[in-house]
Amino acid sequence: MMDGIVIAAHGRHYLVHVEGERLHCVTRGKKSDIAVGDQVDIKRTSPDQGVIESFAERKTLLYRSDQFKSKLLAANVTQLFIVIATEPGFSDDLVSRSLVAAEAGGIAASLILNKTDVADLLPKARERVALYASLGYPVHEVSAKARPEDTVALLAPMLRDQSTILIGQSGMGKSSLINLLVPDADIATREISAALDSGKHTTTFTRLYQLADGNIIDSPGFQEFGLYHLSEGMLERAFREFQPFLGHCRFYNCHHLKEPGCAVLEGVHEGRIATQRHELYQQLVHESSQTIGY
Ligand SMILES: Nc1nc2c(ncn2[C@@H]2O[C@H](COP(=O)(O)OP(=O)(O)OP(=O)(O)O)[C@@H](O)[C@H]2O)c(=O)[nH]1
Ligand SMILES: [Zn+2]
Repeated sequence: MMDGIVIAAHGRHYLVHVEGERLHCVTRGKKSDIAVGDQVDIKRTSPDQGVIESFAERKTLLYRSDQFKSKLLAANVTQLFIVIATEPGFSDDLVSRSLVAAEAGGIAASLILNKTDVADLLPKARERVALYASLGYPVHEVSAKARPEDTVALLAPMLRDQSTILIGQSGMGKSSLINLLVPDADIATREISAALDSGKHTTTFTRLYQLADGNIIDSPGFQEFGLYHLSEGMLERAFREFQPFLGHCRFYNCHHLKEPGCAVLEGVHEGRIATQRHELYQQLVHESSQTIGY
């Protein structure tokens, strides 16, 4: 048996980094409950192949879900960087959903505002990120293209001894940032695609890059971040700014939707909770009631 870490996943195929080598691994049976970042026990079955026998208890698990099933994003992540930019415009819905997923998973979250060199759009972007900063999420301004050295100087120390996942909509500059932070990232990516995708390069994978002292996980850009798996109780706690109001509603089992005497709704009314955040909460409560089969 050998210890390894899963560096890429594609269906039931996994690439596992084991003792300086990369093995193409499968799980036993039909199970596909292994995620990038998992620490696994491997049994080698050929020079470059193996079987995953078991995985270690996870410190954290990040996932998203739709009505029918959940999809593992990554295991053992310690921090989430949400990459946004001055242009193209970013989605508040996706930012907040990512923050909720991080809160629910016990993962620290920060926003990375890229393309600050696009000066005419910077004030507007700053205005929009102010909401998240006011909730206590760190916001870091960078320019991967115009100020690469400054960007590395700022971000590299934050990666030390962390397992950091970057997520972002397409076009925000996530790949540019990864290429700055991970030497030879593009070569590693090509090798991973070749190993897992028979060289077709058609699929985008979640993949993990090992740094000297930490990991970076790149997730494919996605347009939707379903959180159907989160219960109402998890949701109310995942919205940080609800905290001071929880326990002060007239009804102990208040859903904070339209109940009389709801302290959270009062908070929205007084402007202490942003309307867009409460609207997302409502939407997520709705999603959580729509699950089928789990
Ligand atoms: N002006 C400016 N452009 C940037 C910066 N960083 C990246 N870009 C550009 O933004 C575009 C998207 O960058 P990528 O790094 O490919 O973005 P991505 O988020 O990985 O996008 P996908 O590959 O579509 O997932 C490219 O044309 C980059 O050259 C920046 O700091 N400033
Ligand atoms: Zn309430």
